[in-house]
Amino acid sequence: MKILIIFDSMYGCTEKVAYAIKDGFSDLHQVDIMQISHVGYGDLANLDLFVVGSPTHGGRETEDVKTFLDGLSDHALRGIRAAAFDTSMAEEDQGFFVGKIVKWFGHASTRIERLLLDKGAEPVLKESFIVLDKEGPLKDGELERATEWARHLMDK
Ligand SMILES: Cc1cc2nc3c(=O)[nH]c(=O)nc-3n(C[C@H](O)[C@H](O)[C@H](O)COP(=O)(O)O)c2cc1C
Repeated sequence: MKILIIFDSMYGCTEKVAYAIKDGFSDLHQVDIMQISHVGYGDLANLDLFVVGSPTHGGRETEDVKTFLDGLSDHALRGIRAAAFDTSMAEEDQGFFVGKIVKWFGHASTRIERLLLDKGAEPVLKESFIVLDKEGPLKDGELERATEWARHLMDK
């Protein structure tokens, strides 16, 4: 299978998750991983699985991720399975007010999932990985969970 993982990352946490996801795919697959600013639409040719990750900023994906996905033609992902992931802060790890705001805004992966579906990808799975604060670190065990999630993506 040909797999492409693309990600954006401001402080490095989403990048770490992206590489942990890559570790979950067997060497039998061709897996490419790219920072969003280096991805071109030609990199999506003949893909079997497209994985897109972003930090959550105000409940959304970053502008670069949005611009890239918006720029795909309408059926660009038809017949391609996809997965969306983000890094976010968990309500229960934050104080009352930040926790409520984080919950209210929601997760970038929900919006990325919608964008991928809109471009014809199916099925689309999504997951959030938890950071303890704005600049990280990732919560203990999240990288292992990301690797495990990648294995699960191949079964669905
Ligand atoms: C401008 C900005 C807005 C953010 N908004 C949210 C948010 O709405 N919800 C949330 O859970 N985390 C939010 N965060 C925290 C990010 O989730 C966190 O910075 C990110 O997961 C770290 O990933 P990175 O190291 O890949 O940049 C925000 C961070 C920044 C810088």
